Amino acid sequence: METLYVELGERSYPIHIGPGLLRRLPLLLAECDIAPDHPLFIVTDEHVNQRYGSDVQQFLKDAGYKVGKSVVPPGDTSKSLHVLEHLVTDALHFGLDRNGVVLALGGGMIGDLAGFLSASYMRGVRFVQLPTTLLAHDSSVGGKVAVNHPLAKNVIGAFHQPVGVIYDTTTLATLPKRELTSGFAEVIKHGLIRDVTLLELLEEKRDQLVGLESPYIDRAILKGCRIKAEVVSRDEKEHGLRAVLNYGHTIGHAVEALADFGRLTHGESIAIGMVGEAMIGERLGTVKEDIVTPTKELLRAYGLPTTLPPYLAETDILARMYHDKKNRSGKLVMVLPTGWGQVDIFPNIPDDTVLDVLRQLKDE
Ligand SMILES: NC(=O)c1ccc[n+]([C@@H]2O[C@H](COP(=O)([O-])OP(=O)(O)OC[C@H]3O[C@@H](n4cnc5c(N)ncnc54)[C@H](O)[C@@H]3O)[C@@H](O)[C@H]2O)c1
Ligand SMILES: O=C(O)C(=O)C[C@@H](O)[C@H](O)[C@H](O)COP(=O)(O)O
Ligand SMILES: [Zn+2]
Repeated sequence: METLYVELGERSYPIHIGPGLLRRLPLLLAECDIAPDHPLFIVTDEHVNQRYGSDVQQFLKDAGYKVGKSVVPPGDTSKSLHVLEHLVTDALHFGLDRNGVVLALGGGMIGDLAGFLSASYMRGVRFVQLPTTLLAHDSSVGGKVAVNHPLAKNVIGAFHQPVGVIYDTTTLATLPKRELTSGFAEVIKHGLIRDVTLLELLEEKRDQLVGLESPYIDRAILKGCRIKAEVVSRDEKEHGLRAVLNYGHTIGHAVEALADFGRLTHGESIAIGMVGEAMIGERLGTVKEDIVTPTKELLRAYGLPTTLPPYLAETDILARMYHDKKNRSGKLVMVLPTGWGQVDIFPNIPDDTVLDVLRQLKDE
């Protein structure tokens, strides 16, 4: 097991990464000051529950914990106020009080939803992230928790850090191929924003990485989590630097919302977004070298899309981009490349450049 830390003073927490950690959950929870006198409320989705729900519940019961569970339908449409209300009902019936702890067992959808439940339930209870997707190497770290609004991603949310992340990498073996592919988009993002050595690993060891071969996949996950932990430790509430983690997301979130939170996965949407934002960077001169070609090549090598689906209109995408949380004073703010493995934050992005790029992104 490898352990990294998100350093946030009294809210610092460990990220444990390794195989078989769900079996060791009671011990790892105890290390986070969660003893059996704290009731545990598991939130998971139907797919994850089918595979891991009963085992996790049993390990915890055997260790003397009182355990409740609520299971939601899979997919981003469950990241909603409607489903949140159901969870609150279940938590109340279970008797979850402020001494209790929410366990988010699943991918990023569950992490965000259960995290927002724990941020808002009785004005805040503790929660632990138990990620089960590759993408969740990103979503489980950093305390951005939220549900979606039909018009925009993650607009109803909070910053609420977990007290621990326990990432059992054995769970990745049961991920459907499309979801594994989707997760690589955020791994690639971490390379593109901050780490040329991660980009080299991704380029050179593709077959081993998609085959989930240890130690390559472990190294990629560790590098991604380390970048995330470092950025979050320096700028927890996105006053500046943290926005770099949002590379590809201005276009990506607009596309994801317009595709009804499901026709495209989060990873697929931000893959398209990273190509579009690289193109905008080249047009605006934030980067001198050709970033678009190697970005596309890398994303395609992992089976990710690099063009817009024909059913999305450029003008609709631009309109949705105006709901993005990075914007200031009614102007688009975007994260754009400044080199291979480097990005920066740029204000006042002109609409005509965005529309031109979106048109090109569709035609290619
Ligand atoms: N908070 C953050 O910082 C952050 C970062 C990135 C993404 N996100 C959010 O994360 C969400 C996407 O997360 P995701 O890609 O993990 O999707 P997801 O949680 O919807 O999981 C994808 C699919 O895989 C299934 N699944 C999960 N684990 C499995 C396993 N081990 N075996 C078999 N099936 C499994 C799920 O049931 C689901 O059908 C989006 O809502 C996105 O906005 C948040
Ligand atoms: O943690 C962050 O900060 C990120 O931007 C990570 C993103 O991968 C993630 O999708 C996040 O949920 C997006 O945040 P949002 O503020 O754009 O909703
Ligand atoms: Zn993301």
